[in-house]
Amino acid sequence: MMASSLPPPLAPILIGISTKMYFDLPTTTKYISSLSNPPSPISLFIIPSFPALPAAQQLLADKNRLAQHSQFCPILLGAQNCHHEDTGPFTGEVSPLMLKQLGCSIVELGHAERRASPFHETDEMITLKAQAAIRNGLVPLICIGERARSAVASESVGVAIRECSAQIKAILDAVPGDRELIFAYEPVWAIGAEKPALSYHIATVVGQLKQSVQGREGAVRWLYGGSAGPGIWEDLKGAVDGLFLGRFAHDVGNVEMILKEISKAR
Ligand SMILES: O=C[C@H](O)COP(=O)(O)O
Repeated sequence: MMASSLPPPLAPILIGISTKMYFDLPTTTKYISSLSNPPSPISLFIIPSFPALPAAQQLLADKNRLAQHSQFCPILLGAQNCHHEDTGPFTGEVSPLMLKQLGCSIVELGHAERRASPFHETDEMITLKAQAAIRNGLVPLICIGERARSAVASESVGVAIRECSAQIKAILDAVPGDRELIFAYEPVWAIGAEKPALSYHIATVVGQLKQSVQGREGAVRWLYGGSAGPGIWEDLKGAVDGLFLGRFAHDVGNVEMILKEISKAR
């Protein structure tokens, strides 16, 4: 089954929030209600748990209608995963076709928590899901990142580039070159930590990875995730196109601070 529509265009700067499985349903709806539409040129997207998607879609439709014809951008909806088939005998799985029908623009794939035990998602599985996302008019947001921080500081960038390059290559080899992709660079050791990776590490790794998509027709966006919060945008000085936020976005005040930081830096 093919979905014909293309995803809506994304603004040059992307700020994403995944609530993972932290929030229950009332907390998710309260949280989404408290988010403000971001100023241009920022696309803010929220990725709640699957059961919250219909309520989130309704809340965002109302917010986005009010923001129409203003300098504020819509808040987009995403999902945390999908199956690689659109329909079929896959009990307990979620169809990318239904995610599109529910108003999602983005689907997150291959998060470190899904590459790890007990899900053990491989690059092959993530690639099939990325193809399914694109087939259904969703932008795949593929999480990449090295598993461990190298014990030898001088080797940490090389280790990261080696592991991430393999994850990226699997996707680039399999999806049409003219479709938009988002890669979220999330060193596994920086997820759920006290502090993000050092800006130097992020900027050097992402700078190097960008070379692997040079000349690709479809836009590729690079986000940083892993204990990201206020302050990091300024430190990264344009090394990435956006941030993928987890726990530090639970306080909406932090999201507002990051949006202000971005506006100030422009
Ligand atoms: O999906 C988001 C990332 O895994 C970051 O999560 P975190 O900021 O809570 O470490």
